[in-house]
Amino acid sequence: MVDRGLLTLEQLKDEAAAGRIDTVLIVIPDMQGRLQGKRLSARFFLEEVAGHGSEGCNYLLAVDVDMNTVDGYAMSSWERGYGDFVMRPDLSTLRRIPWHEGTAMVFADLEWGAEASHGADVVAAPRQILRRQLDRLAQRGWTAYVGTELEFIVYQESYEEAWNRRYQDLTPANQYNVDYSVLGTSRVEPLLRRIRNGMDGAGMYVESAKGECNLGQHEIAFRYADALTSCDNHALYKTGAKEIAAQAGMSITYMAKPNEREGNSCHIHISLRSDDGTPLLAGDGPYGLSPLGEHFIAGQLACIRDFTLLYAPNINSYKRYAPGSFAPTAIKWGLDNRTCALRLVGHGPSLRIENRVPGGDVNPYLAVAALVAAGLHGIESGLPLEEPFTGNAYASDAEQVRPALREAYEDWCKSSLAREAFGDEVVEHYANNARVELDAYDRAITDWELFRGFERL
Ligand SMILES: NC(=O)CC[C@H](N)C(=O)O
Repeated sequence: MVDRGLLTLEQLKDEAAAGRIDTVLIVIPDMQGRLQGKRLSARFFLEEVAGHGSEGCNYLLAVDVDMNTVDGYAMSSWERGYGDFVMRPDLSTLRRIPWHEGTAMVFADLEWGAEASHGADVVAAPRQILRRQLDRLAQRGWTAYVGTELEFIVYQESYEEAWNRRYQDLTPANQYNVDYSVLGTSRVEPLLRRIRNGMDGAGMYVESAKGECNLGQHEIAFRYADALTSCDNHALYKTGAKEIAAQAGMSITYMAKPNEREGNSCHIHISLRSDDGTPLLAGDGPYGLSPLGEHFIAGQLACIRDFTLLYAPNINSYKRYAPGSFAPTAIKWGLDNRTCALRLVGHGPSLRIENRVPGGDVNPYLAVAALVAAGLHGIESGLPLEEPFTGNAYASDAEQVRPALREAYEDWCKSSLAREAFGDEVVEHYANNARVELDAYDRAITDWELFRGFERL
């Protein structure tokens, strides 16, 4: 069998005994979908952590992107003493990390460690939020299959150089549009190949890579998998690609809209299967859909505004939704129509719905949890499906994708659908996250304001 990078505990023991692995990263995805955690010695991991877990400060789910402690979180605060939670390794995710010497990695689930609530799930943790929605599917004997498609832009400068230049005047890895260009992508191939092969060696199934429209923009595609595996892979790939770029003295951004050209998307494909592998969205109805498939898509449309905060979590996410940019503006579904927010693709067993709203800055665990909750809402309510949109949805008078984080935040706060699907604690937690971001933005004086006003106003 080909070694795809995943490791059993036994294999890790052998690798550690032979001196080939000496370090194990234990990681959790945070509110932004970033990996946070610790580097453990392989010995300590094998002797203690694999069986008992490791601790991390519970502020990891209550800080802003800059790791500032901020107010407003019920589960974590100065008043509560910023104690620990337990990172419980999910050993099915144990794998090699080939771009770091002698290193393996394992994802962890979060539990409370304090006596009173020992072993209870940390319900606001992204991996736990997704697991809860997947459990709702499992109760029906269903599994969600997901593929995420991340675009990114490569720059010749290192991250440090980019920071020192305040992200101005950077050199994109391509100086012209390299969408599908073999010549253009060949110029960046030394880096892209390292990333693809690195991910393959970490147990992921790389399908392909292609150039995109913005200068230096590329996309690497991975094979779909069950929802949790795809989200773990997404989080690992995103961190790993940045690490490999940094090793090459370059930088990569997944920001939704790093400049005024095309943004970075993260289209998410989703389908359902029953326990015996039968595809559930496909059927003999119109457009190759089953009645369940119709309800599933109707649920996506019905919930898109309520759940936009989980698809587009940052101030910058909303700048992507520009007409004619291949990022959606119209809340419509269509048959292989890239101008709509939802695009039906594939046939028979491969039939799936693509949500084009998320950008490269999305937290995949939260977005996929939202897709599942939206589909279940459509199914449980038996929602009828409107006709697919044909033509140019940019030119339609359809309901529009939310224009800014504030509107998405307001929709989220007042959404009874969100409270039913995720519970009050999760709704409050991510509302606070959005509030913190909005407040920080409102305080910031931007370059745009200075250039507009310093001399001329
Ligand atoms: N491949 C594409 O369809 C381009 C997507 C576009 N870059 C976006 O931000 O949505």
